Amino acid sequence: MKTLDQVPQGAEPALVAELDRLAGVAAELAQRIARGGIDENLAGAAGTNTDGDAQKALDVIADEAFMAALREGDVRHYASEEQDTVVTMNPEGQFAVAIDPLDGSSNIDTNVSIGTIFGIYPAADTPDASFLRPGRDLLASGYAIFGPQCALIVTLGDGVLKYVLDPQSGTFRLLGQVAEIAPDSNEYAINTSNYRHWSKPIRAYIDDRVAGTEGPSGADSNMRWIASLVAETHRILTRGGIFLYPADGRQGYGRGRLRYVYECAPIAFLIEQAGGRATDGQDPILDAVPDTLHMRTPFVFGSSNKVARVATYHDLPDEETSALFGLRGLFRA
Ligand SMILES: O=P(O)(O)OC[C@H]1O[C@](O)(COP(=O)(O)O)[C@@H](O)[C@@H]1O
Ligand SMILES: [Mg+2]
Ligand SMILES: [Mg+2]
Repeated sequence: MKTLDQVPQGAEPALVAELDRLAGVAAELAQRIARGGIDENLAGAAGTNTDGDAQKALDVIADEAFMAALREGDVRHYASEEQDTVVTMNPEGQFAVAIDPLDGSSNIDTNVSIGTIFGIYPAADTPDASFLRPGRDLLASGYAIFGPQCALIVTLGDGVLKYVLDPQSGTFRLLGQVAEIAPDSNEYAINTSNYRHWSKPIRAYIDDRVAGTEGPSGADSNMRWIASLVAETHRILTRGGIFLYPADGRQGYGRGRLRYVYECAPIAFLIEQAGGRATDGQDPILDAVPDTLHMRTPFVFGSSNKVARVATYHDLPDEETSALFGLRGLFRA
């Protein structure tokens, strides 16, 4: 071990070795990001990925850095947002790594938190079998967040651990277990500029949150939208809340924006390990089976009671989701 100062208790050494490799790249990226604009323009255009997203220089730099480091290890299959298809590395490797090398790319040049999301599965015989499976099969998942401080949040299926990068030594110091996410919170995160494109249940849910003490929830709310999934996850792990990226009516958004294999499943695994809930609006994300590598899914996660409440809006009769909040015969939150 080079970069993590302590091994998670009871963890399998081979798995910890891969976590350490990921941590090593995250520590290097943190340094490079901190010098952004001095030596290189990390936000410069660098092409288009398979999903049609414009790639920034840092998307490509991060992908290449993780690929190079993981090639040295026990990884058979590598699935990245930035690669059209699965990359086969060590044919004998026992792990399959799914990765969003750089999450929140629209924030690279705004000095707002960005990150890396990863999930580690036991490798299967074929690339498809390694990744087109329920998130519940994950052995480990986590993210690095590059913000005012660089932190690494990891689960190996037994609670969630928090490491913070010590910039002096370049090692991640274990701070301990992350506390359980509060089941209730008054903060929600959603990109409300898409309001007119949402389904009726999502509109009704947000209408009721906006109505505050004058609506059926009987409580005022606060809203946040950072446009970095890692940063929203970090806030929710720290103080609770709910995140929604639902399906909407825009072209290409019929299943929302976020990708199952390397964004939603790893985050959902972490969130459940921290006592929260993660769904597609109705059903648990971790039980879904993706049919393609870059499949999108609607994604709702965070404080368990709040996430459960969103599902109930999908069961309301049409008249209720069409009604103004004052007319909705809803339960109080
Ligand atoms: O710009 P929008 O539509 O609000 O989307 C923001 C979402 O897109 C993302 O940036 C997508 O991730 P990438 O940057 O890895 O493509 C999420 O981090 C974030 O939650
Ligand atoms: Mg992303
Ligand atoms: Mg990305």
